[in-house]
Amino acid sequence: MVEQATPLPDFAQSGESLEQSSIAREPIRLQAQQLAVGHGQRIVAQGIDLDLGAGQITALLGPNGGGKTTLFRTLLGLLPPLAGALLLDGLPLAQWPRRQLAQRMAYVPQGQTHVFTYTVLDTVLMGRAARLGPLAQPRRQDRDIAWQCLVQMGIAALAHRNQNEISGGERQLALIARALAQQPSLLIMDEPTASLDFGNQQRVLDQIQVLRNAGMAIVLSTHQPEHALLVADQIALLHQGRLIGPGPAQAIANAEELAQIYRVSPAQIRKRLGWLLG
Ligand SMILES: Nc1ncnc2c1ncn2[C@@H]1O[C@H](COP(=O)(O)OP(=O)(O)OP(=O)(O)O)[C@@H](O)[C@H]1O
Repeated sequence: MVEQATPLPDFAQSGESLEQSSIAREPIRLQAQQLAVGHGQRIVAQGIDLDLGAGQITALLGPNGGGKTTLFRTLLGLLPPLAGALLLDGLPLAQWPRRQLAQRMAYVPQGQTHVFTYTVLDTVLMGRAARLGPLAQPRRQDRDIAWQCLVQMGIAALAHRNQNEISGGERQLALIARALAQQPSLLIMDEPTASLDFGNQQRVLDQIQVLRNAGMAIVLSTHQPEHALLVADQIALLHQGRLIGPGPAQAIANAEELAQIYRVSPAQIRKRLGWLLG
């Protein structure tokens, strides 16, 4: 059966985009000082220094199991630091109320399915929870913002579909829309382009730059160094328990370093990425 087009609310048809919308982003600064991250007593990476601020895209590269997700979950306050300091706007992260953290930072996790069956629109509306009172229902404005985020990610037609009955790539776009609906100042994205087709990869990379230009701080991980080289203002490599960088993209992600972390030759890196390596 051919699917019926989903009717859009008026504003969605107006073509207004997120950066033109009323979404306000306060400046933000997240600093890690000699941070150690890990699980239980097991340290995955240590000695990490980071200074993440508004209007900046930071890309994190590293091999499978290198600790990228562990670092992200620590930066978000979901895992406790095992050593060092983590400061949000100068105040230890642990001292921030959970709700205020959710208003400042949003997370796009690696693609996941859920036990509960929500529509795509309801999933995106959940991003508004941090902005509502404890028992408050979403208001018209919250629905408008959720729709706007769906339009921005090009998935408004999926709004009423069950999020467990859409493709992995579509679900990935829905997770990004949910994070945008949170109106964060800092957006942490764990492999945001994984499982997306070429066009959607490009659209997500474009959106990331639009958000950066609108003043958001963005940190993303990727297994595609070319994506980092295309959009990042700074790159960091997480390898063997240490963070190299962040620093200027082409200085950090050079053929020799990339060859080491991915266990290939510099010539293989140059063959694939030469035009981007500078
Ligand atoms: N919940 C957990 N409990 C204990 N160890 C974990 C847990 N999650 C991950 N690890 C371990 O921590 C290390 C880092 O894993 P992490 O998921 O942070 O790596 P990653 O760089 O995000 O990997 P990938 O690129 O494959 O997604 C790995 O050795 C992994 O086995």
